[in-house]
Amino acid sequence: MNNSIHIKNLSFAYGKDIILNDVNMSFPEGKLSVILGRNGSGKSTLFNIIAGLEKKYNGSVLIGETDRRDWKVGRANSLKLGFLNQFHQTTFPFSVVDVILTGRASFSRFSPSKEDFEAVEQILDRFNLTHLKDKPYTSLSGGERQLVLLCRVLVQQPDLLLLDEPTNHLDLNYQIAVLQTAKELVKEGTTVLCVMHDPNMAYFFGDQFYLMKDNRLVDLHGLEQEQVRELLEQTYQLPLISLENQKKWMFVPMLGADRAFDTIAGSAHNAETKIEMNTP
Ligand SMILES: Nc1ncnc2c1ncn2[C@@H]1O[C@H](COP(=O)(O)OP(=O)(O)OP(=O)(O)O)[C@@H](O)[C@H]1O
Repeated sequence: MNNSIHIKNLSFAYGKDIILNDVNMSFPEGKLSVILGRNGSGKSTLFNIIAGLEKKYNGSVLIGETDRRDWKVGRANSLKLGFLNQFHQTTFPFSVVDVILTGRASFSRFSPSKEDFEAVEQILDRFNLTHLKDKPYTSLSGGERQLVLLCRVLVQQPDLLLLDEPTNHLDLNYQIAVLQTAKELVKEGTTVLCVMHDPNMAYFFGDQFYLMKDNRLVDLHGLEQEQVRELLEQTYQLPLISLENQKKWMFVPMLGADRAFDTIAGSAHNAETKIEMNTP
């Protein structure tokens, strides 16, 4: 089954607040597509719509050729969608193993088998988290919780994976481990959509890049690095310097810029000059 995503004339509002305004975009199958954008720009709303959690939208979302609204969850041959969203609250102290096992519910129909337990052990081992397995989820640190939730999504073996800020709370080692895992899944054929805040991590690991801006999604594919830098500067209201790291694009804030906003307003973008000026 085709697991590309096609968004057509998608609009969504909370009351009078327009969040998404006639968004048209396709996310290719078997790629890691990264969505950047300011806080509150509508990225999670878009994910909630794709995941089927938000239904009051205009326009259509197609997964493969099937409209999201016609998609029946739980059919034996249906596509599996994994969604790591930003907020997960629980007050009940389930053990880590039990939290991850809930990700296998569609396999086990709530009666976990030996394979389900093995899958949980494997994913814990993959992230060196076995020592946490019997701990109550509520006693974990923020980063440990994030990793457990990620394990819970990955253990579903999704065909389509939505990751909303998967590196939240994670140290650098785990940020890389999580994004490398996403890349490995892509190699195995999973379609991954990932909201990220760090453009450098995005360009290091992503295949396709999009920017949520002015209630629309901008496809950054085909733009030159300097065009992307300008768009990011406008979006984040920060002067940036374009660099390369191992042939991947980087965008670094121009620090020492008490004149940060002046620099953008005056559109003076000679990075070399600015670096010299800021060197003691
Ligand atoms: N349930 C809700 N009711 C009303 N407004 C909401 C609701 N959920 C989100 N919003 C608003 O919709 C806008 C988009 O929110 P959304 O969570 O999609 O942004 P985001 O791009 O994911 O932000 P962030 O990067 O901070 O996670 C925000 O202004 C937010 O305040």
